[in-house]
Amino acid sequence: MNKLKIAVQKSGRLNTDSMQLLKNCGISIENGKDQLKADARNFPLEVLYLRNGDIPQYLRDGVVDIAIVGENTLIEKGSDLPIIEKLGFSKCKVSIAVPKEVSYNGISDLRGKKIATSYPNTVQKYFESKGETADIHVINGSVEIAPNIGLANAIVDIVSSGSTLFKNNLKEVEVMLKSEAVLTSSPSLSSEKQTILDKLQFRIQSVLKGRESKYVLMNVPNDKVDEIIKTLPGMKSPTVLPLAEKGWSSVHTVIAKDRFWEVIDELKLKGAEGILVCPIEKMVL
Ligand SMILES: Nc1ncnc2c1ncn2[C@@H]1O[C@H](COP(=O)(O)OP(=O)(O)OP(=O)(O)O)[C@@H](O)[C@H]1O
Ligand SMILES: O=P(O)(O)OC[C@H]1O[C@H](OP(=O)(O)OP(=O)(O)O)[C@H](O)[C@@H]1O
Ligand SMILES: [Mg+2]
Repeated sequence: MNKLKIAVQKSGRLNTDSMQLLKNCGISIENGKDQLKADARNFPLEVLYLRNGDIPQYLRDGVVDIAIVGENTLIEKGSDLPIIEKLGFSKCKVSIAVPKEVSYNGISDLRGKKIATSYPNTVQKYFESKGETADIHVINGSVEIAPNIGLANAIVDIVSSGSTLFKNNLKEVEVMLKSEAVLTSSPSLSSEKQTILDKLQFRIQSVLKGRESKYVLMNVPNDKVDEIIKTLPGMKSPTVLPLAEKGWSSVHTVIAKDRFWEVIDELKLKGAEGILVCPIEKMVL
């Protein structure tokens, strides 16, 4: 049977979470250390471990069918490739930074100034969209050191916690884009491979939806059940089961993570007790 070939970063920021996502999708991969290729045991998938920055070209060449890459890499090198699914990990920004002591009032301050970056296309497009041109100096790593060694006046690089900027005496002055890991694919897939991708995507969506929510169980006095149910934002109507102790019920529901604490506080106020919160492995809707 035809297998879908997926590119995953060989090592680096995306590798662990990408492999964990496949695992959570129930796909088990025979992983010999230092292997560049591995087959899935129970799904028609072959994993190729590649450099993140090389993946857009491999997709275009048809060497791989789909991939997990940083969205910023797609913007830089693969703007012709589709984002099939945003995956919610490796979140970061691509930002302009200048030395702390330099005043910055807008992008026009960088006119005639040198900008060091590993993302020349992204920088060029951004400057063009603002009616400016950029004097770009491409470097492939340790970009943040460039202003300190007199190589550039400003940089454009990835910012997450901001600690690399801080250590290099730089400040973020403009966020050019926000990025997270995404699932992308080659521009054309055979219908057989598309069918496998649809199956994989369905599993990924179930895992991601599960991560967004918690399963909550609580004990509620029977006379408070109606009021508690009104508070709950669950998928459908909550489950209500009688407890062995007379006059009490167990109420089960699903709560979105971002509304979680707000709802829990209200439930406690309204008389819920013994609240249990469980992770959801998958949510199939
Ligand atoms: N500090 C960070 N915090 C969160 N996400 C990040 C961070 N740095 C990078 N990323 C994301 O992870 C992706 C991979 O980054 P990483 O530094 O591991 O590899 P790379 O140098 O871009 O690629 P290659 O595999 O080609 O060496 C980036 O494209 C970005 O989307
Ligand atoms: O805002 P922060 O949390 O400090 O993260 C930003 C840093 O992380 C990335 O480098 P990485 O650690 O991946 O090293 P690399 O240069 O080897 O890619 C990126 O290139 C920045 O330098
Ligand atoms: Mg990096």
